Amino acid sequence: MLALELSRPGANGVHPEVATKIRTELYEERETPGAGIAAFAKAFIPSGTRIFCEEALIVVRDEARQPEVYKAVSSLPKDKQAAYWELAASSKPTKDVDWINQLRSSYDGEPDSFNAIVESHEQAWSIYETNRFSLRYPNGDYKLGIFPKSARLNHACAPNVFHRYNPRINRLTIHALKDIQPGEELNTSYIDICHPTVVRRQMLKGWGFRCQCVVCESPDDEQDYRRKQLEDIMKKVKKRESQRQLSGSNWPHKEYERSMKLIQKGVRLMNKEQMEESDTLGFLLTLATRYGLLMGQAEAAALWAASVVAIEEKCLGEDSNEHHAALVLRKTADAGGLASRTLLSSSILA
Ligand SMILES: C[S@@+](CC[C@H](N)C(=O)[O-])C[C@H]1O[C@@H](n2cnc3c(N)ncnc32)[C@H](O)[C@@H]1O
Repeated sequence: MLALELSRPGANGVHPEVATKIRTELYEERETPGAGIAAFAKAFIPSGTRIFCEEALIVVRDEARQPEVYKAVSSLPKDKQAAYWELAASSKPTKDVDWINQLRSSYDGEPDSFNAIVESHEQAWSIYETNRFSLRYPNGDYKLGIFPKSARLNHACAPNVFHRYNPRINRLTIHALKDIQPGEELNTSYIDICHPTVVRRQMLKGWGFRCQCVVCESPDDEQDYRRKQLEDIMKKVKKRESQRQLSGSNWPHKEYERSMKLIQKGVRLMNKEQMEESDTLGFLLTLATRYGLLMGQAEAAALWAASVVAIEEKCLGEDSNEHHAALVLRKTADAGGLASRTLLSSSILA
């Protein structure tokens, strides 16, 4: 299967595996019934462990279409191309045919060869759509990339690992969200999990499977209702934060109080759902800290900020921008909100 090229250690001293089948001490890849290849813990993995991190095989623009993706793959060394072609391809062909016409206009070979070229482009595209991860950069740039080890992680709506591209080390990092027992499958989430089952399943259709994780199959209506409430809360909190940004210092105290009530409810629901991800609980607690500082709740803000630091460290590691931002937030909160106005002028919604 994967044949990754040996390279010198990266910035964080990590060697890519050389084996044809990835086998690390912490996890292994193997077939799982009905869900292709998946990753399984080989040892106990404590919460917060960086299980692995890796560089992208290809990175393309958000706007890239079939020819650009195919070109990026074809430009790779042969062993890396092989690693790409071995990945799962589950997405359906697109209805877009413009790229085929464009290819044809510059093609002067045999018709049969042209059909084969189109098929290769379609296969490259399907692999890309099935396995791509987001790369967000501090300057706001957004790209998409293929990370071959991470691409073997199957989805669950109660994930036990968290993935995020770290631009500081130019790698996708995978961290344990909870203690993981030997034999347990490592699952990340492909989507925002603050939605009820019917919405999550709809969002996952593009990957061509019906999620049957413990949350989706749970007979507990209360759990589904909590996710629905979380969907509403996250939507409202984000909308209100955008309004606050627009109003600047004119946002009334009672509006902060309303947002705080929503945030507190969201945090309670997330605790029940055992969600401790950077994107969910980390997001709400960061806002709570900022609002708390402005509302003169310095003591509570310091506690929330400490939780944010812990969440970012667990999900993203000490070398992440988010962890650094959380340390600044905590410092401000510990200082009793002296710099709270500066802090509040920035948004975490971007
Ligand atoms: C990023 S790949 C994950 C690795 C993949 N299983 C493989 O064999 O390489 C995404 C694809 O894996 C499968 N998959 C991921 N999560 C799944 C799940 N919870 N249940 C069933 N299939 C899943 C789907 O076919 C999906 O399109």
